[in-house]
Amino acid sequence: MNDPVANLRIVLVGTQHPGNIGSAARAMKTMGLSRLHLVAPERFPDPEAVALAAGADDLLLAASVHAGLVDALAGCHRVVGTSARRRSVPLPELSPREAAAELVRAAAAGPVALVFGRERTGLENAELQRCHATVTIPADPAFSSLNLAAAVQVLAYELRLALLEAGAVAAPAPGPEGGPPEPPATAEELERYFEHLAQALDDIDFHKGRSPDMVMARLRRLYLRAGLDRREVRILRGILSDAQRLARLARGRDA
Ligand SMILES: C[S@@+](CC[C@H](N)C(=O)[O-])C[C@H]1O[C@@H](n2cnc3c(N)ncnc32)[C@H](O)[C@@H]1O
Repeated sequence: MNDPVANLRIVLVGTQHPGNIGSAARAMKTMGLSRLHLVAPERFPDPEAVALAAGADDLLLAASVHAGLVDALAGCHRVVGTSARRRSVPLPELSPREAAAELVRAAAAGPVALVFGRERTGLENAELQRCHATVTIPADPAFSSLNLAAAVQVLAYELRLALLEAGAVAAPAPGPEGGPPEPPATAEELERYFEHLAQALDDIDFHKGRSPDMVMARLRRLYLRAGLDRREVRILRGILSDAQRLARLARGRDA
């Protein structure tokens, strides 16, 4: 199966707190990952896992539970182990970004795994020796051990970025402000805007007998600095038209 997302396994080894399994499932789901593998969890299934999954319980239901790491890695042709500290096992050490890029690349060809260790003791050396490389999140060296689910979140995010970069998942749809950029306003459009602005300031009696030239020069400089696009000019002209209409109404009432 060559769906890179389906080929990405998150493997949690010997997890002690079921809440961490739930939080890890939630972390995975927010990043579009779904394949959770559990190796000898101390308590699973467990209501605490469901509670902390907060809606990602479908991942818990679908999770594969294995007696040993070898079973969880069956079929995987690339395995990266995570560690909060440098280990004596001589393996290539990757940054989170490198590890994610490598796993996503390899996932195009078949199953791959990112392996997380126990809360108290991490992965054993024998388990790390089943990995092609290790990855350490470059946290503060004085306090480098993240909570297990937090580490899953950070690395799942890196996997998400790598999947987006590879075009393996769709980029988020543009929001209401998205879409193609509006072209910049032309010099003619800006001139018509400045004429409209001068007229509107007159209509609302902004100048009160003073010379409008200085104010207009400053306002020109302000608007030119903003680099307005066409839509912004249309909005500003709409505001001016409304101000002029209200000024006319007010004059009508006063007359
Ligand atoms: C609380 S940590 C285990 C700490 C353990 N004392 C150790 O030194 O490995 C639990 C798991 O979270 C992951 N983890 C925590 N901090 C990490 C970091 N800075 N980089 C990579 N993984 C980390 C690893 O999978 C680790 O086995």
